[in-house]
Amino acid sequence: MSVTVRVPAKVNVQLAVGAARPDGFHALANVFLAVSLFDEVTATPAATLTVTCEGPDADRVPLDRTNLAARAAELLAERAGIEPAVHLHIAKSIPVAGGMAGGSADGAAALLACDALWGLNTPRAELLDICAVLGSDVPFSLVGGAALGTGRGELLTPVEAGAFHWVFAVADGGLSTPAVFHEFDRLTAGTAVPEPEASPALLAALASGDPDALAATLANDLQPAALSLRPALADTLAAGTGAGALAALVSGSGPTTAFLVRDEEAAAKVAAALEASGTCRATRVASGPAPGATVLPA
Ligand SMILES: C[C@](O)(CO)[C@H](O)COP(=O)(O)OP(=O)(O)OC[C@H]1O[C@@H](n2ccc(N)nc2=O)[C@H](O)[C@@H]1O
Ligand SMILES: Nc1ncnc2c1ncn2[C@@H]1O[C@H](COP(=O)(O)OP(=O)(O)OP(=O)(O)O)[C@@H](O)[C@H]1O
Repeated sequence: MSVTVRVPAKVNVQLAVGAARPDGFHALANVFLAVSLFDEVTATPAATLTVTCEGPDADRVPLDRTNLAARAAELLAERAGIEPAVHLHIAKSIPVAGGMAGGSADGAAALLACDALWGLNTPRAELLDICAVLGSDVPFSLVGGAALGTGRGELLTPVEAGAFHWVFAVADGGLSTPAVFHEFDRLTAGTAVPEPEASPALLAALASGDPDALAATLANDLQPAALSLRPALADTLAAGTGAGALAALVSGSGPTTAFLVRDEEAAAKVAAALEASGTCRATRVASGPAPGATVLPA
């Protein structure tokens, strides 16, 4: 018997970043939108905890205990007082180290898959606590849809969202999330960093489903830091807006870039132009909100 869980990537439609806290994390007002790029994690009984991964970027995914899927299985087993006797197979479609919470997604998916495989029926609130231990983005991967994350991003309040179409441009290589936050600190040193707050105009635009309104309010405070570490991303952003995207921004800590488009037709046009521009490695078309981690029927 095995259990497979499907889990979405995310884009941050607003990422407001405050000053570094004493614990090193930054206070955030993080408006997450889950989008229809999915990883699948399959949990199968095994003698010991093992991880395998397939997909175009599989060689960049660690297969040891640092994999967030493995850590999720260990934490859940420890809590239940059992051995993590499971094989986890990751079918990876979400860009690796791309700012789309791919590792976080696998952590949330493995947690849900092991909970079902081991028949634990762990209460949702406890699963969310384990997610928060795994990483700031992990609770949202479990929940999906659209949500405001406060604290370091782990404290979630669901928000309303209409349907939106996106194109994502995958960059060569990844960006380290801590390195991007450090660059944010360097760029903002000596300035008063305001308390992060969700924008009422952005939340209204998200709820309305109006892509023009959302395009006017998208904001990512990590974008200058990501561009500072990877200046060529400016060319990708310009190529997408030049091709008719309503708005362009870096996804989370990058280096994936996200392009909001009016409809599927515009998505195909912008994706083709981005591919022809030579400013990215590949493109992906998706829409959101997408559901959070879900057990697939056997
Ligand atoms: C950039 C985002 O993806 C936006 O959703 C997240 O804030 C990052 O979430 P994540 O990858 O789950 O991050 P974590 O695994 O919790 O933290 C990794 C590292 O990112 C930095 N970090 C992360 C979250 C946060 N609120 N402040 C931070 O400064 C810290 O250096 C931390 O050591
Ligand atoms: N299951 C996993 N899939 C991908 N990377 C993983 C996984 N588990 C651990 N990692 C490690 O985490 C690093 C960041 O990968 P990930 O794909 O989660 O980045 P990200 O999408 O930028 O994250 P975020 O958007 O949450 O900041 C990788 O370089 C890899 O070393």
